[in-house]
Amino acid sequence: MTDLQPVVDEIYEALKPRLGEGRVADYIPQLAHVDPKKFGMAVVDVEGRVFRAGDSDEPFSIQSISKVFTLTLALGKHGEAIWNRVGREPSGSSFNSIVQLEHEGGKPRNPFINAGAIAVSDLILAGHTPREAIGEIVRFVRFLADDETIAIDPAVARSEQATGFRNFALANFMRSFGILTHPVEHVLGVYFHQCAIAMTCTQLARSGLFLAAAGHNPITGHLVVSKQRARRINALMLTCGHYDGSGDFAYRVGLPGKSGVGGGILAVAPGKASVAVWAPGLNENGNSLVGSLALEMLANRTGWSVFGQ
Ligand SMILES: NC(=O)CC[C@H](N)C(=O)O
Repeated sequence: MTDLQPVVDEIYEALKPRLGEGRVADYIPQLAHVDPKKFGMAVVDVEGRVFRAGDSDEPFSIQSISKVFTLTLALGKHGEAIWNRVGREPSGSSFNSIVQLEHEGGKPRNPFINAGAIAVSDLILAGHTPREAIGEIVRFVRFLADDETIAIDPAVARSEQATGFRNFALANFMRSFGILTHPVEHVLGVYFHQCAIAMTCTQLARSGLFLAAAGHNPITGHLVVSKQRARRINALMLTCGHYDGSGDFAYRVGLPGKSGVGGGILAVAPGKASVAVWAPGLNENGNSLVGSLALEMLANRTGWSVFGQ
């Protein structure tokens, strides 16, 4: 495969004048402290080569990107039965919306909106204490990235716990429908901690490599999921990974992707590479503004869009 370092360098140079655009998420107070001008990018190809630019080795809060890892874990534990508790359709609503739950039996539309990820946290909790479930998630992410240093930022977890009123509302609402089966405080304890995992772009790109390489990690040789499961997770990322901005992301970038309000995006080019970008300013849908531009430029330059060159 080609040397992508010149492409990554060029994207960073081109975007320098735009760093700081968008709005840093401040509804989680701890995230509001992040420098809005940060920018990192890491591409790991299926041969294990890494190309990076900017602050690619500075950890940031992965937030909703964790939903890819918890979905993978829940599928591993419960298989297709998870779809009794969460759907797999785009919501067309914001990431923290409650509206559809009332009409749809408390069942969230997909695992990548907050309600859906909270339902998935409940599934991971089955038979465990919250502490064990959180430990299992962190160990899984370390295994995917092949990096034992990955950890939770406790200040971010506390910040969410103290201010996550909307998530408490979603969880209580779902509990009333029987979609959650554990105490709401336990489920949200798991959810807030998974969102507070801190990772660098390089670690994140490595952890997504199994989705680009038909379910196995070509660096470690570990089989993570079957080919079919990798393909299906990619399909969900493409259709639901950017909330009510998923159509726009597919149009502009054309890759399965998952964003987080920390300003990170994990994108997958099947058969080619896993890519992570980080720029804290968000667009109106809560997706990284400059990060999306970086991926759009990368897709244009490489022809990696799943919809064709
Ligand atoms: N879109 C996101 O990244 C949201 C995750 C965040 N922890 C929340 O629950 O609000």
